Amino acid sequence: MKLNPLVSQLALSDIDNTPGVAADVSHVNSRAEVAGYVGEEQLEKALEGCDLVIIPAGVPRKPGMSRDDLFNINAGIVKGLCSAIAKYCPTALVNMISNPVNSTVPIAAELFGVATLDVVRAKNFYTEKAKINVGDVNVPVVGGHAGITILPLFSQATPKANLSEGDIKVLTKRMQDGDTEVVEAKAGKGSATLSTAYAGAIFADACLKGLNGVPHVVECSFVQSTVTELPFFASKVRLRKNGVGEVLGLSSLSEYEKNGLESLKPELKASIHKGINFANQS
Ligand SMILES: NC(=O)C1=CN([C@@H]2O[C@H](COP(=O)(O)OP(=O)(O)OC[C@H]3O[C@@H](n4cnc5c(N)ncnc54)[C@H](O)[C@@H]3O)[C@@H](O)[C@H]2O)C=CC1
Ligand SMILES: O=C([O-])CC(=O)C(=O)O
Repeated sequence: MKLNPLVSQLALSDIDNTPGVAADVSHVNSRAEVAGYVGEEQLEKALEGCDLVIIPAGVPRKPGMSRDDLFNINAGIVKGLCSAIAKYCPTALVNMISNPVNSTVPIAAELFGVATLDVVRAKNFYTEKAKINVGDVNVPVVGGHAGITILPLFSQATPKANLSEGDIKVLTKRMQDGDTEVVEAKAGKGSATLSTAYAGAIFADACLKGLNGVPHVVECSFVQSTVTELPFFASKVRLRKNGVGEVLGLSSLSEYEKNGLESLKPELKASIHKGINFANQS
C-alpha cells in the first residue's frame, strides 16, 4: 500500500513535536511512503502507484479572510494536482484538505473533502460541556466545511448528555466559528495546522482501513451525494475497498438542526457551483 501525501512540511514538523499526535502519524507512516511536494517534474514519481493521496497544498487564511477568499489561488493548485492524479494514479483515493473544501472538492468530483476537523472540534466541545470522556464520544457533523454550512448533529451525539437547547446553540455557533478563532489567534501566521494534521491522519487511517477491507469504517466527509438535493454534501460515509462504499443519510434531526440544514443550503450550493464552474471553464 502506498500513501503519498503532498504534505506541507509545516504540518509534518508540527506533528513530530507533539507527542499526543505523533502516535497517529507514526501509525500512518509505518505503512506509508511520505514525500514532500517538490515540483511538477517530481509528480509522476511521487504519484505513480499511490492508493491514497492527501492534498493539503495551497494558501491558508489570514485574519479577516474567509475560506472562500482562498479560492482564486487554491482552485488552480488543486486542479493541477487532480489532473496529475488522474494521469499517474487514477484509482487512488484522494483526501482534499485544501480550502475552500466546499468548492475544491466539486472541481474534481470524486474526492473526499476532509471535514474531520469539524468532528474533532464537535467531540471536544461536547465533551467539555457534558463532562464525559472524549474517547467515548461521537458527534456526526454534516453539510460542508465553512461557517454556517458546518452543522453538528448534537441530537445524535453519543453517549447522550442532557444539554439544553441553549447549550446546543452555543456549541453549534462555537463549532461554526472555531476555525476563525484559530486564524485570529495565529494573527497572520496561518490557520489550524496541528489539529488539521491530527484530523487528516484520522481520516487517512480510516481510508486505509477501508482499502484493507476492514468492515464498518464510518467517517464524516464532504463527498458527491444524493442525501439532499445538493450534488455534494458532508455526511457519514462508509469506507470500503473502492473508497466510498455508501453515503449514509441524516437520520432524524431536531427542529433546530432541520432549520440549520435549510439555512446552510444556499451558501453551500453557491460554493459547489463555484467549483463546478471553475472546472468547466478552464
Ligand atoms: N480541511 C481542513 O480541515 C483544513 C484545511 N486547511 C487548508 O489547508 C491548506 C494548507 O494550509 P497550511 O498547511 O496551514 O498552509 P502552509 O502554507 O503551511 O502549507 C501549504 C503548503 O502548500 C504548498 N504549496 C503551495 N503552492 C503549491 C503548489 N502550487 N503545488 C503544491 N504545493 C503547493 C507549500 O509549499 C506548503 O508546503 C490551506 O488551504 C488551508 O486553508 C487548513 C486547516 C484545516
Ligand atoms: O478555517 C480555516 O481556514 C482552516 C480550516 O479549515 C479550519 O480550521 O477548520
